[in-house]
Amino acid sequence: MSVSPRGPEHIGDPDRWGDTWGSGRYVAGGRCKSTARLEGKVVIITGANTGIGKETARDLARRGARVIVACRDTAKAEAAASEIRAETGNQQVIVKKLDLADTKSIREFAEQFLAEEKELHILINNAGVMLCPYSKTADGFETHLGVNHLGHFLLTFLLLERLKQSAPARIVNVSSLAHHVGRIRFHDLHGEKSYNRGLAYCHSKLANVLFTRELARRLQGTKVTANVLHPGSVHSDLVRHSLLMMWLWKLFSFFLKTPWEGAQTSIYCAVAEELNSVTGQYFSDCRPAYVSPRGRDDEAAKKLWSVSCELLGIQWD
Ligand SMILES: NC(=O)c1ccc[n+]([C@@H]2O[C@H](COP(=O)([O-])OP(=O)(O)OC[C@H]3O[C@@H](n4cnc5c(N)ncnc54)[C@H](OP(=O)(O)O)[C@@H]3O)[C@@H](O)[C@H]2O)c1
Repeated sequence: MSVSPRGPEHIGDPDRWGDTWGSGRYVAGGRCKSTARLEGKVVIITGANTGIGKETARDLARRGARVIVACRDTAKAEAAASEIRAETGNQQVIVKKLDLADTKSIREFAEQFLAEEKELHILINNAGVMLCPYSKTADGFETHLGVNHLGHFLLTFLLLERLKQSAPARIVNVSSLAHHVGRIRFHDLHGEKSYNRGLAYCHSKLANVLFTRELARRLQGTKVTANVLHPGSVHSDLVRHSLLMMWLWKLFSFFLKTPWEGAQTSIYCAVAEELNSVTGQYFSDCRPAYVSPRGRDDEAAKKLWSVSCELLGIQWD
């Protein structure tokens, strides 16, 4: 596979490398310059009560979208939503309960959404956990794999028909630069034989990249696009499970992006006009970025797809 040429002029070809690794605050920045309006558009953002998700919700609400804030803690989500409503004047910022660590909750969320909303134009799979001590979700999946990958995989499956009916529509998956270190360990997906919480996060973020690649391939011709991104290194609560990382994040906070800066690439992937027909790409700093060779492994992407379907008990052809 070709490693060059590079650069934003290659937007649209997922097999070309981009020209950035993705950065912290003072390396490259990256702002979404689109002024697109979203009146009449319906958006779901998972994990939008805080961090990057909240800033993404704030921006899309300002553009006039109906924003569904899908969160596990509805009290925290309501506080964020009422702040966004007050600041943007957009009253269509709505809180719904969604716990990605429980497939029952994901199914209930999707069922309620499909009953209440006629359209869905943008799905932003943003929520995530990092550095969790070994634990399992309600369905017995290792937590990083379960929340970061399988939860969003199931959510996307359940909402896909509504996205297709509402097309043009976009799916935006929030991954990480950490996917470069990840591997899909099919022989030990749930980390039962060996577990490292840092690597478990990286594996789940590689799963986000592979999921997007295969999803985009399957969605060719539907006017539903799927892209994936690294938001940069962002000062947020993501490192809350590690005292050491919390301390390091505080110490180096000056070099980290703010959540608003971190949200720019999500916003770009959700609204930028030049991405109308771009799919299957990986972005950072609002530009195409380097994807690891493992993130371009089509065989692994296909295998992960079928294993995910098996684990979730779904048929997604
Ligand atoms: N921060 C960075 O430097 C960085 C770098 C690369 C990639 N990312 C990615 O960016 C995304 C957003 O991260 P962030 O930095 O904004 O972190 P954050 O502030 O910790 O936000 C994570 C969000 O995910 C939610 N969440 C966690 N478990 C959930 C579950 N079981 N069900 C539903 N929601 C759940 C959290 O809800 P609660 O508030 O209830 O916990 C929170 O709203 C993540 O996918 C992360 O991997 C971040």
